[in-house]
Amino acid sequence: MHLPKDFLKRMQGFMQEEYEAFVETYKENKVQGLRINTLKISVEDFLNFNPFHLKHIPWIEEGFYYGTEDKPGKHPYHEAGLYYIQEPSAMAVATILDPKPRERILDLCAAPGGKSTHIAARLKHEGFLLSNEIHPSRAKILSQNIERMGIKNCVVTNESPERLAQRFQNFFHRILVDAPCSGEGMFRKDVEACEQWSMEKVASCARRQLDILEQAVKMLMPEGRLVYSTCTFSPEENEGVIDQFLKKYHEFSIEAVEIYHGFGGGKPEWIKSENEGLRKTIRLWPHRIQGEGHYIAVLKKNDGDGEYKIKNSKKEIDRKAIKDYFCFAEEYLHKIPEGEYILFGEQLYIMPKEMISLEYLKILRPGWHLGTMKKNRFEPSHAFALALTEKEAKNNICFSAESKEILSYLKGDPLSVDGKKGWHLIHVDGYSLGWGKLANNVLKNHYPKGLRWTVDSV
Ligand SMILES: C[S@@+](CC[C@H](N)C(=O)[O-])C[C@H]1O[C@@H](n2cnc3c(N)ncnc32)[C@H](O)[C@@H]1O
Repeated sequence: MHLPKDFLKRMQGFMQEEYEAFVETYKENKVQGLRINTLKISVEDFLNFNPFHLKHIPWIEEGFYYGTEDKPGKHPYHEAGLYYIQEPSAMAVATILDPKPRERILDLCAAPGGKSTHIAARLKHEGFLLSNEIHPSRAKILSQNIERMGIKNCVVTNESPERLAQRFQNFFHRILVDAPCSGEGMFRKDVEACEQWSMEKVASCARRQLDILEQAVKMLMPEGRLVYSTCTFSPEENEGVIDQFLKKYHEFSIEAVEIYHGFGGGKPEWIKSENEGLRKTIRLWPHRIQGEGHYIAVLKKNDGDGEYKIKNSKKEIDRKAIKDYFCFAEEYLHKIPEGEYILFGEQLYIMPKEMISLEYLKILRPGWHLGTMKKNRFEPSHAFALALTEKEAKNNICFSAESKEILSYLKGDPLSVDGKKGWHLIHVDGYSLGWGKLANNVLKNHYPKGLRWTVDSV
């Protein structure tokens, strides 16, 4: 691979005796990882029937390297949201953010959703995650990943940090700014980042990163935790941004957190800063660990302008308007889901109770999507299926991952199945995958058209 000459020269200057080991890593293949989605399955249960060649990633309990011969992105378990394919170093970030159930969390630069889906797993459906992405097409992918992973308490927005900051002052317990960056740490994975690299790009990224952090500050509660991360080595975008930030926001300090022993510390000398606290920030190096390059800083807000008072201006839904949904839920579920029901046109959702009203925001997903209120009937959604378990549904049909039926289901074909007329939750080895509607022993396939497997995807 052709690494930019100026980049190499700079890295040599920074790394000195470690430089040789560092450049050697570019001759090696990138490492690949998957993170088990503990919202749907425990690590232990997954390992009991895992079909891949997995090796544990030492800094993350639910993270594993998979073999070069494995194709986890093309397996029914992927479609059932049992894991998320994620670069191993990136898995450290949500662990360090350390979200706790019942907290309000913002992931400000969230697409495609690696860290958001990890945060949601840590929240265990309790509390509230706002996943935001500024670019519309990337926000759609984020929203699909939130759905696939069976997340119920997440709102997906497509907003700028400035507009969000106008609505959520002092609101969040923890905020992640996984900032857009020059991507030096991903050159093995992302050829485009390598081709587009320049010192101008580094400088413009650093300016944008500081702008984004300045908006994040407004949305964080006093005593809240702000985690800043990049996948680049350039000190201007890492220690440099944090140094400038701390000079402006005196109420923030760098927190030291417990980390895996193979990670390194920040380098204040690379930006000629006297702030020794920058050593408490974290650098992940590809020649020291099996993972790509990353930088993580944990910041604590020590005081602030007071706590957010939640003004609940949301309107109660008229339950009569969704009576067909309640008929569906009574007929097909053992227990009707609780929460704040909202209608977005004819789409029915349960919105996380901590979410403020939806006005003036570009929202892609206002919570757990349950389905569509059609004329005199309710049609359940894919997101509804993916967040339900076998125990919650009255009618279940389960196929094994190896069966020809599961392939037919994922391709969208109808299936011959004996059983009761009506809606059935379809599972792969006990984990929900979608809906089917049975009549006269023929299962009409409700696996979404856009997700169906084609001959090429098998
Ligand atoms: C490093 S990526 C995020 C990766 C994501 N956190 C994950 O784990 O999957 C940075 C994201 O920031 C978005 N972004 C770009 N410019 C932005 C801006 N000015 N404000 C906020 N986000 C921005 C990019 O579109 C990109 O999706």
